[in-house]
Parts: sequence; C-alpha cells; structure tokens
Amino acid sequence: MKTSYINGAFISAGNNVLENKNPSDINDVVDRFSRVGRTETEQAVEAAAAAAPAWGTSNPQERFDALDFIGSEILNRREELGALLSREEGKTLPEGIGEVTRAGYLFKFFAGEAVRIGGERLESVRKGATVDVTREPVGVVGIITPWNFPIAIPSWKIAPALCYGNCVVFKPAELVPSSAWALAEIISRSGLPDGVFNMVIGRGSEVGDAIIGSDAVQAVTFTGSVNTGSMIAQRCAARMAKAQLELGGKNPLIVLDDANLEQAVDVAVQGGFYSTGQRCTASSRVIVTDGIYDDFIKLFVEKTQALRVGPALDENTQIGPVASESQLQQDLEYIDIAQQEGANLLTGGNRIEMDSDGYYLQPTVFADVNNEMRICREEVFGPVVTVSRVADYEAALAEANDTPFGLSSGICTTSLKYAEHYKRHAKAGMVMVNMPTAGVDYHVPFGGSKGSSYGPREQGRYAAEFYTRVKTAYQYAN
Ligand SMILES: NC(=O)C1=CN([C@@H]2O[C@H](COP(=O)(O)OP(=O)(O)OC[C@H]3O[C@@H](n4cnc5c(N)ncnc54)[C@H](OP(=O)(O)O)[C@@H]3O)[C@@H](O)[C@H]2O)C=CC1
Ligand SMILES: O=C(O)CCC(=O)C(=O)O
Repeated sequence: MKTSYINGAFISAGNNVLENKNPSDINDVVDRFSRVGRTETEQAVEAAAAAAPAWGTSNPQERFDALDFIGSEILNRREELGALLSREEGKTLPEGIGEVTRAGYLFKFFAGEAVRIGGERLESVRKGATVDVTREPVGVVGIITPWNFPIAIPSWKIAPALCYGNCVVFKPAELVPSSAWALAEIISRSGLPDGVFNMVIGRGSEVGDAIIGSDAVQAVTFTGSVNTGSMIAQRCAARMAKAQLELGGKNPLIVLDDANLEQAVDVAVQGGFYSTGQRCTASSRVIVTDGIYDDFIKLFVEKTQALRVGPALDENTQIGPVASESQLQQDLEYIDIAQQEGANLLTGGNRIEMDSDGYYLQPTVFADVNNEMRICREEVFGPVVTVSRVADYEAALAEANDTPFGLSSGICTTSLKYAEHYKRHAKAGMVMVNMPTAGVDYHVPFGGSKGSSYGPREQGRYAAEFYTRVKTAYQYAN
C-alpha cells in the first residue's frame, strides 16, 4: 500500500485505506493508499518548518539540480506516467501524456528561474545611501490541488515553491493520488534535504483543514471549487497568511460572422469537450453572431455527435469518462436544470452505458439560452456547452463579460480590429484569439479576474509574487 511522504521518508501504512478507482471502469482499482489525518499533517508541517531556514538560504545550484532532475525524469517517463494519469482521471492517453510533458517542462522552467533570482539596487533619494530590493522565500507553503490535472497543477505549484526557497506540504485530491504519489517518489530521489518536500494523503476536511489552520504555514495555494477556495482565503486572512486561489470559470467563446467557420467549430469543440469539459478554462458558453449562427450550429452539432466517447486508454477515444460518480451526477443535474429553464437540447444529455463500467456522458449542446439561466451562469465542469445568438460584436462582448467569473475568454474572427478590441475589453485574465479558451502555455502567467482567481498569478516569472516576500534594505556608506 502506498503512503504519505513526511520528513524525507515514506511513512508506514495505517489502516485507513483509500482505493483509487479507474473512472473508465470502476472495477479496476488503480492502487491503494493509506490515508493520514491531522497528527501526521502536523508532523509534516513541523518537518517543513524545521527545514525552512536552511532551504531558504540554499545555493541556487542546489535548487536547479533538484528541479532539473525532477523535470528530466518526468519527461523521460512521460508515456508511463501519462497512462497512469489517464487511468486514474479519465482523460485520453494523448491528453495524459500531454499533461505529464507539461509537468516536466514546468520543473525545467523553474530550475532555470532558480539561478535567475535577482533583485535590484537603487540610489537612495538620501545622499550617500543605497537601497537593495530583494526577494525572500515565504517559508512553508501549503499546496492543495484538485483532481482534474493530477500532475500539472501540483507541478506548477510545487516547482515555483521549491525554486524560490520554500518548503512544501502538499495535499493531492483524494480522487487522483497515483500521479501525485509518482511525482512525490521522483521528488524523494532529487537530492532535496529531508523536510523540504512533504506529501500528505488524506481527506480535505482533515488533512487540508490542518494545513490551512496551521500557524506554521505562511502561504496556501489552492485550485478547486469556489466554496472551498473562499473558505480557505478567509481562514488564511484571519491569521495573516498569504492565499492564492484558482477557482472556476464560465468561459465565453465568441464567434463572429467573419470567422473561419471550420476553425471556429474546431475551437469550440476542443475548448468545450476535450478533457471531458473538466477544465476551469473550458469554453462552456459559445456566443455566435446572427449571420453565421445557422451554419455554426449545424456544423457544431455534427462534429459534436461525431466525437468518440470511450475508455481513456482506448486509442480511438476522443472524450474520456467523467472523473467521478459525483461529478457525473452534477453534470446530469445541470442538464436537467437547463431543460427546466427552457434551453433547447440539440444533442447529448444522457449517460452512455458501455461494456466497461465507467462514467460516460454524451457531449451535450444547448441552444436558445439566455444569459440569466443558471446553465449560462454556473460552472458545470463537464462536457456541456450552451450556444446563444446575438446581433453583433458589441452584443457578444457584453454577454461574454456578463458573468461572475473571468478566467479565460475567446473570440474567433478574421478581423484585426475586433481581435485587438477584444483583447483589451474582455474581462478575463486570459484571452484567446482563434484558439480554444482551454490549454495554456507553461511559461506565462495563468489566472483570472472576478470570481475565478484570488491573489497573485500562477506560472511563469509572475509566480515569484506569491512564493516570495519583498525586502527593501537601505544602507548608508560611511
Ligand atoms: N478550478 C478547477 O480547476 C476545479 C474546479 N472544481 C469544481 O469544484 C467542484 C467540486 O469538486 P471537488 O473535488 O469536490 O472540489 P474541492 O474544492 O472540494 O476540492 C479541491 C481540493 O480541496 C480539498 N478540500 C476539500 N475540502 C477541503 C477543506 N475543507 N479544507 C481544505 N481542503 C479541502 C480537496 O480534498 P479532497 O479531494 O480530499 O476532498 C481537494 O484536494 C467540481 O464539480 C468543479 O465544479 C473542481 C476541481 C478543479
Ligand atoms: O486549460 C488549461 O491548460 C489549464 C486548466 C486548468 O488549470 C484547470 O482546469 O484547472
């Protein structure tokens, strides 16, 4: 049975067993894990706190070597780890391998950043004095991750945390411990001193709660639901700890009359349905102008119906299963709500029974919606897309921005004027022109506005804002 990693060792197993089941076939148990609780989490935090002073002042070469080792091993094993990820989460094999590859490059990127950490020296406005502005680690960082990106999200939090000299207590989602464990196993051989990296496998309500409540944890980074995220931010604020949240999205994709139709439909299909729509960046609202609407709907429904839903590891599969029973129930509930609200179900809407016992759902398209409906305002987190008809670009922009979220926002157009205008006026942290709203690069900032994100951006060089504190040192030269 696999166990948590605390203070440089995988601990011995207890009797609280977590079974990791394959959502493509729930009779397939991917692996068994021993859960820990509060006591072990507190031990992990203590180990991290004890290791923090030395790691915080460690040589950049030491950090580079560890992060580079982790990145190289992930990349060398991308096919094996990708298959494991697809088996436990349900995304297709190419998506699984793609995610693992992204994780490898994230570690490589932050290996490079470790030797580039700098500051600046300014002349003081007071004669004869200088000012140094430098970055220091925050100390112990708590990392709480969701199930939809089992290795990429942990990597884009763990890699910068270590890069900037922090110690880590990492809690993966209960649904996907296998990729997290594989990552921890690689990290355990990377040469990091004991206590610098710790992973605790257990329930959010116990292990997660112990992390966010500990005074020794100076910063918490979280990706997941709005409710859990806002509770975490409030708890952190109450004890003056830093918090960084990546939450939901209700991401719009505008298709203008002048768009390339084939390209726009492919962008909508990819953004809406790939990874089974389980991405906070998924384009769940497509907003189409009048002149292209009928042609768009026809081709979009055709291409949606042609998508092959099936087991994640089957080479013919384009859309894997939903990740869990509870997520499937949530998707079906929203499909029901949309119909009760009067949305027009154009295709999909039902669970699919297959030979393998998994959580399969038809990719689903609703039309004739208005932006007040719950199906247009609340995140479903599944393969469910609404399409609305608007008169022109101005109406499309207004509808796109009329949402409590602001993560990613897309437009398909051949007009430079509209593309440029949209990049400036979309109320979202990320804007995509003629590209799916989902699927981002690993070396640039990731995050949103309004209800989607809180705190500094993740990824790229901007990650330093969260994982460091700035110090200003004045010196008078005698
Ligand atoms: N923005 C995004 O990318 C994501 C959004 N979601 C949204 O959230 C919905 C629910 O998914 P769910 O997995 O339940 O999301 P949660 O927000 O509950 O879970 C995310 C992480 O938080 C942990 N957690 C749960 N409760 C607590 C707590 N009280 N204190 C500290 N940590 C906690 C979870 O642990 P554990 O797994 O042990 O419960 C998990 O590691 C989805 O349907 C989707 O709408 C979900 C995943 C990703
Ligand atoms: O779209 C992506 O590449 C990232 C999405 C993501 O981070 C998420 O869904 O949590």
